[in-house]
Amino acid sequence: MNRMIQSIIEEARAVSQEGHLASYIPALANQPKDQFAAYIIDEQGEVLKFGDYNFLFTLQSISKVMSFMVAAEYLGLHKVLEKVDVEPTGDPFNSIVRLEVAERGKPFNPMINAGAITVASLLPGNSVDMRVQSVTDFLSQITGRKHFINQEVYQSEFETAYRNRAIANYLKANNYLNGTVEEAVETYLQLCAIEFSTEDLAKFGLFLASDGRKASNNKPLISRKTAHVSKALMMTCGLYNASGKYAATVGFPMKSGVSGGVLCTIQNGQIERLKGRMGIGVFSPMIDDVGNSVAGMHFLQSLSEHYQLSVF
Ligand SMILES: NC(=O)CC[C@H](N)C(=O)O
Repeated sequence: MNRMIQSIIEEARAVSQEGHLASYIPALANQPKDQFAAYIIDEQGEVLKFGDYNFLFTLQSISKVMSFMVAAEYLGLHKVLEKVDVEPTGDPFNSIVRLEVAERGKPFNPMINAGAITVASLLPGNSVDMRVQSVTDFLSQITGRKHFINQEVYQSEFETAYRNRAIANYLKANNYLNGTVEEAVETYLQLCAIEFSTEDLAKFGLFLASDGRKASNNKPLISRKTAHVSKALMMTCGLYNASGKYAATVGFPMKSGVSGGVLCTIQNGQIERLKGRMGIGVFSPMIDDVGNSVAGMHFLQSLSEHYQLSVF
């Protein structure tokens, strides 16, 4: 247990009570409020781990960057970018407003719900199950284990997904969805309910830091270009309408989800005995009004400051 990082965690845990659970998805209101876990891995396979790093939570919006990679590899990046842009919005993740005012209703980026629902409809396969499996299979290649859908969280969100259905209907009306509205919504919501641990997130972060190569055999699973675009999207749009603030205060690509997880990728740095490319996974379920983990972001800010991890 590293003393420096432990004290950063204690400080972060103390502020977590300022947040709240994402109870707009009823099942997420049952998450363990006090939980804090973090896992850091470097390219040599050295790790630092804190708390219950094997605890499983649902990816929620973190899945958006993963499904984007699968769609980009399957269809070609340029084809996906015909359907979704790479511009930050500064709006909440579930905002509808720009779908009507922006030209032709094209979603601004794949990290907001409109973009992610579009991407979900472009995944390989001709059924919801096949599309979801294309993403879970991809994830398994990186984490080395099987990933399942949390059915309770999925059902709970499915029954209350009024806004996401509204967004999907707008997208369909403007010809951005492949297949039916319901298929796109179901696929998107199942992807959000994939279970992951902080250890899995850290491995995924390292995979991105390695430009899409597997740590075990250095084999590329996605193109460098897709990896670069994904990291740029995380940096500019990964933390919803707080992305600019955290680019300034943390300064490396991150993607958060409303269940309280944060995926981080570090191109080059040193954290105690870990060095070079790194991946970090953090989980703490109390979130702020924007949708980011309060303790998780506090932890990452202090870690970045102390170990000078910002790319800027
Ligand atoms: N920001 C998030 O993590 C949101 C994901 C969630 N499934 C939703 O669509 O509302």
